[in-house]
Amino acid sequence: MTILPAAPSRAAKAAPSPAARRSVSAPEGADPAIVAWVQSVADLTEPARVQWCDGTDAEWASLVQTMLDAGTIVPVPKRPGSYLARSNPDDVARMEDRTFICAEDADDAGPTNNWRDPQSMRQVLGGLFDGAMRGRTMYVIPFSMGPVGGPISKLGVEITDSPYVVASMHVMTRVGTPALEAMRGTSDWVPAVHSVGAPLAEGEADVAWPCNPTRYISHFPETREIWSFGSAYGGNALLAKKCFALRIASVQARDEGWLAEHMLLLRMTHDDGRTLHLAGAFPSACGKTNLAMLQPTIPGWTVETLGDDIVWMRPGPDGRLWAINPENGFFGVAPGTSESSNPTAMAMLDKDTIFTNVAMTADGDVWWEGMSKEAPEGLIDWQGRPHDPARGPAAHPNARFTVRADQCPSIAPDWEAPEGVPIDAIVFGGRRPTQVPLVLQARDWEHGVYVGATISSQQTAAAEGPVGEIRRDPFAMLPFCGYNMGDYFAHWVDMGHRLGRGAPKIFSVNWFRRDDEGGFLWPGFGENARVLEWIAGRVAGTAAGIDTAIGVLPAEGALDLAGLDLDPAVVDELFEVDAKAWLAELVDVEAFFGQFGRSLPTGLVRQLNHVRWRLEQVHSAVAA
Ligand SMILES: Nc1nc2c(ncn2[C@@H]2O[C@H](COP(=O)(O)OP(=O)(O)OP(=O)(O)O)[C@@H](O)[C@H]2O)c(=O)[nH]1
Ligand SMILES: O=C([O-])CC(=O)C(=O)O
Ligand SMILES: [Mn+2]
Repeated sequence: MTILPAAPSRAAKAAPSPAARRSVSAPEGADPAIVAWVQSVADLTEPARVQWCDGTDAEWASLVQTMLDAGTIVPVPKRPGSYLARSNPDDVARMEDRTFICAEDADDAGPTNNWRDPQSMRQVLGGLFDGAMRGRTMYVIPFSMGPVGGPISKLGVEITDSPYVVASMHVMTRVGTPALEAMRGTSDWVPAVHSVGAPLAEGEADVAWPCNPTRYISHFPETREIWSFGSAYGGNALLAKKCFALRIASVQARDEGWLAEHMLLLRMTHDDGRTLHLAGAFPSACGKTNLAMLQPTIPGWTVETLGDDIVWMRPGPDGRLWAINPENGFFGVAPGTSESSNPTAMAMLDKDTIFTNVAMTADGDVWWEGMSKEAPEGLIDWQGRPHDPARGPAAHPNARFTVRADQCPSIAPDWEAPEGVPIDAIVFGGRRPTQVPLVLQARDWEHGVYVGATISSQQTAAAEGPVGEIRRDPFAMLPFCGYNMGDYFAHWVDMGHRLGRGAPKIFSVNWFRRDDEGGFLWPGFGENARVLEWIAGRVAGTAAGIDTAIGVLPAEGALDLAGLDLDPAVVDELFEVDAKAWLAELVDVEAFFGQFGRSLPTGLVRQLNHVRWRLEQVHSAVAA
């Protein structure tokens, strides 16, 4: 029976045998512990070749050639340096039911994660990875999350047999020799192994998108390891992203006193000098990228993008929370992106972009639902067939673009500042067609943690599963927290105590409230700047609010709605607090909290009881 090799020696003293060093032919100066670990993975997976990635343009060019030859990508003639990848139709999104947290103690994974015993998982994976890379190239990708050497940054090495993953990692992380050199003599790097699980027999022809119907996306929080098998898609395979930067990093953050979050990061400034640094957590496909690239419709304001998916935050010497975006690019949702919804993203995608599962036009451009009102004639759908609307959309609903951050026209000039930016406001949001108001402010930090812990949202195509169903997605981290979510809530409560007066203010937003015909009540996108302006005003102490049972709402006239031409009834609806509906929701919140048992911080119970008491007052007043 094969089991996985042990986690790499963290002491960097495991000098490999001379034979081993020859066999994986590591670059000069690679840390011996890394070389020994790479050797152990090569011994297990038996690749035909091993290639250490240096992150250069020459390497990029050769990856592109390899993928063109294999049919994994085709050029997009209308956009220089751009390519379209069509995945296997069965490999199109994150798979939450195949994602595992293998902590020694099931309690450490908590009730919201799929727990597996690490020993038995090592056995299962050992069998799957045994010979899994036969006939393929094993790529070794040293990478840094955050600028190499930065005080909030972290290092890792991903091993993969997918050139698509290597190319995507080139865009999404800082790959190459500087990262490898930074790992010399330190044990603080995360080992991550990925295989598409499709070994090639001698002379066997490859397919365009190799993958395996058996899938495991496995995390070992104690040893900080990631092993992913079978899928080549996004968050299942680019292991630096969800697997490391959220699941493993959240565990590191708990142990080291910081926060690893599923958030966008932006700065909004006014000509008169007002500035707001904001981090926002919305579940997958609920508007982070769009908000991060927003073009304000109200005069005087500018938004600069700092990040669109992941934020790492640490208390700084000044007692404030300092944040970086650890990524190097954007892996964004294509459908819905258009000149009217997100002109910044459209400009960013003009060149040097990898598109996955979008449609192609007859004249060699990409297309997706929402890019234009009418689908152009002669479309080829995401599976490479002539588009037939009877078979579904032309682009897959989770079609994505992969593009470097520095290609974004609104990227902040200091987006790579190693120390990050000081956070003024944290925003939580979800997709709620009813009940949840456009914006509210939490009364204090603990109430804010309650607001984050009780986010719920309609499910989207970003993960396999029923689209549209409402589920609780605390902090937009339900699929991404690497440990017991009850302990995670407690970590957030503690962070507030530690930050005290330096703590950011906390808000919730909902752009997705709908009318009876199913249309959105709020215009959204660039108009969301109006909400951010109110948030900036609350942080500065200049904008008026009214305290309600569920939090502080904008006072009459405090939110600038000039020129929007909204029906007053619509405005009322956007801010209505339906006590009966909220009381019903609290039953669900209580049941959700109940599963955490003793790990649920008492502060959240206190908040729940307070909100319920306030709602009961309103309700009995209305009833009387
Ligand atoms: N109605 C409305 N839709 C929006 C708004 N912002 C974003 N969307 C839509 O929501 C979908 C997803 O938006 P994104 O910004 O890509 O979501 P995300 O949170 O970055 O998604 P992930 O990359 O999966 O984490 C797109 O179809 C957008 O058009 C908004 O303000 N109003
Ligand atoms: O990780 C992915 O595949 C895409 C993503 O950003 C998300 O789902 O939040
Ligand atoms: Mn995301």
